[in-house]
Amino acid sequence: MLEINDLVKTYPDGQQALRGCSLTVPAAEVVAIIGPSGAGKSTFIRCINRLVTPTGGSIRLDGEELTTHRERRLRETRRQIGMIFQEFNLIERLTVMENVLAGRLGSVGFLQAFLRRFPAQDVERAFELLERVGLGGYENSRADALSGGQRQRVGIARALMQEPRLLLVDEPTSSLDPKVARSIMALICELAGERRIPALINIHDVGLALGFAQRVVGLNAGSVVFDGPPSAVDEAVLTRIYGADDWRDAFRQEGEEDRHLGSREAVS
Ligand SMILES: Nc1ncnc2c1ncn2[C@@H]1O[C@H](COP(=O)(O)OP(=O)(O)OP(=O)(O)O)[C@@H](O)[C@H]1O
Repeated sequence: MLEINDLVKTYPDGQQALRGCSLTVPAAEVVAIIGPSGAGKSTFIRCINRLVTPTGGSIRLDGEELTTHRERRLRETRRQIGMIFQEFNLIERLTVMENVLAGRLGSVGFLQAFLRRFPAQDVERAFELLERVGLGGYENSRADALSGGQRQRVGIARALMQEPRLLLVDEPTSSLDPKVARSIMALICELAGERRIPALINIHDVGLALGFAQRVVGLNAGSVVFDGPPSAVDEAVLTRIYGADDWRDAFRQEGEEDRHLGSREAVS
C-alpha cells in the first residue's frame, strides 16, 4: 500500500508545485492522475521515486517512510519501484532480452552484469514476462527494430523484472496511436491487478484514464481537486480539474487525432 500525506513541493525558484496532496493507494489499485499542464502531475510522481526531493509531507510504501531515505536506502527503494516512461527509455542497440534483463541490473553484481551473465532464474523469468506482455519470440530482436507499442511492452516487462512493490507510470501512451495506446493501458492495468501492485499513472488523455483506471485523481495548481471512481467524473468534475472550457478542447483534440489516424490507416 502507498500512503501519501500532505505532500508539498516548492521549487528553489519559489514555484509551489504541490500544496499538500494526500492519497492512499491499496495493493492492485490503478490510479490515473489527470490535470492541466503545470498542475503538478510529474512533480507528484517524481517525489515518490525521489527524482524530486519533497519539501514536506510523508510518503510510505508498505509502512516504510521514503522521504527520509538517503543514498544506499534510496537506491534500494528505487529498485523496488518500477518505472514505465513515455519514451520507453530502452537501450536501442541491445536486444529485447538484454533490455528486459536490465531491470535486474541493480540486483546482480557489477561484473556479472558487465559480462551479461545473469542467473538462470532471471533469464527464465524474462522469457515468462516477454510471453506475458505479448512479445514471445522477440527476445533476440534489437530494440530499435520494434514498433512503438512493442517498445512499450519491453519497457513494461523490464519494470516488472524488478519485482516492484509499486509501479509509477509517466505518460505511457503519449507516443502511441490511439488503438495501441488502449492496448498498452489495458496491459498495465491487468498486470497491476494480477501481481497486486499499486500503480500511479500520470496521463493527459482523459478518455484513457476514465476507460481503464479504477480511480481518478484530478490535480489543479498543486492540489487534489477530485479523487473518485471514473463513473463519478462528470462535466462539473472536469471543469473543476481543467477549468471552464479547457477539457472540452482536450476531448475534441483527441477525437480529431483518432479520426486522422483512422484515415491514415485506411490509406496505408
Ligand atoms: N525544476 C523545476 N523548477 C522550477 N519549477 C518547476 C520545475 N519543474 C516543474 N516546475 C513547475 O512546477 C509546476 C508543476 O509542474 P509539473 O511538471 O509537475 O506539472 P505537470 O502537471 O506534470 O505538467 P505537464 O502536464 O505539462 O507535464 C509548474 O508550474 C512547473 O512550471
